[in-house]
Amino acid sequence: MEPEIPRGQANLSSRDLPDPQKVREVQEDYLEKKRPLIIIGPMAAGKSYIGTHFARFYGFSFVDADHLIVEKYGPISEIFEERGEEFFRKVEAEVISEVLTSPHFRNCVFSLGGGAPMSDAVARLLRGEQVVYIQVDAETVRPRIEHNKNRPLLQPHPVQKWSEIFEQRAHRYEELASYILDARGGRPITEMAAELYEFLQKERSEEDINE
Ligand SMILES: Nc1ncnc2c1ncn2[C@@H]1O[C@H](COP(=O)(O)OP(=O)(O)O)[C@@H](O)[C@H]1O
Ligand SMILES: O=C(O)C1=C[C@@H](OP(=O)(O)O)[C@@H](O)[C@H](O)C1
Ligand SMILES: [Mg+2]
Repeated sequence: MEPEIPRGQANLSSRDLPDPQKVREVQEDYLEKKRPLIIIGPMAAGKSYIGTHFARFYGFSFVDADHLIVEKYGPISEIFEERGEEFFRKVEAEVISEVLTSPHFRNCVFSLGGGAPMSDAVARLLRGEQVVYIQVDAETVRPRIEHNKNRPLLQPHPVQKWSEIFEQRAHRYEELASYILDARGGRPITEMAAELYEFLQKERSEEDINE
């Protein structure tokens, strides 16, 4: 079983990634330009859900790190089962690095898996980027995870495991966040998307002023 990546909405794929050599050649140029909006937060916070809808509402491309991993390596639960978490973290860091160093993806919305920012290599890539932390609590995610077997790290007691893992990760999410989006209680997507867009407009107009 797969995590709930809204696949139909992910309109960029790993097949779209350009040749790494070409990436290096244009890297200096594009680093000056607009960057992806990166979405982080705990499992089932709604990173993929909010990212997909936000991108669709406001005309951005959407990329999901888990989706890219599944495309390249197959179902996440099978990767964990057959090759272990360490391998998963390695490929996760690779796909994130590919997206963040590709000019092709520079103005997209990019949702990460909940554990990605815990890798120091990934955290380094995220520092200085526009990072939105989707903040939720156990009560918000409870109905989304309690009968769901798609996230290997939450088994066999999803709510208890979620809370333990969240406690270990909350500090890193806060540290990396340029904006914290309160998604507690499963707020309506239109309201959250509008709030996020306002943040982005402000950030980007400040960037333009400073250019
Ligand atoms: N604000 C929300 N309102 C309604 N459903 C939501 C909301 N946020 C998330 N969901 C649902 O919760 C589940 C988990 O969301 P998902 O985006 O996959 O989380 P994440 O990517 O953070 O793990 C999905 O079924 C999604 O549709
Ligand atoms: O938090 C984690 O360690 C994980 C989160 C998952 O993504 P979501 O946060 O989108 O569920 C997925 O990457 C994998 O199951 C591991
Ligand atoms: Mg997700």
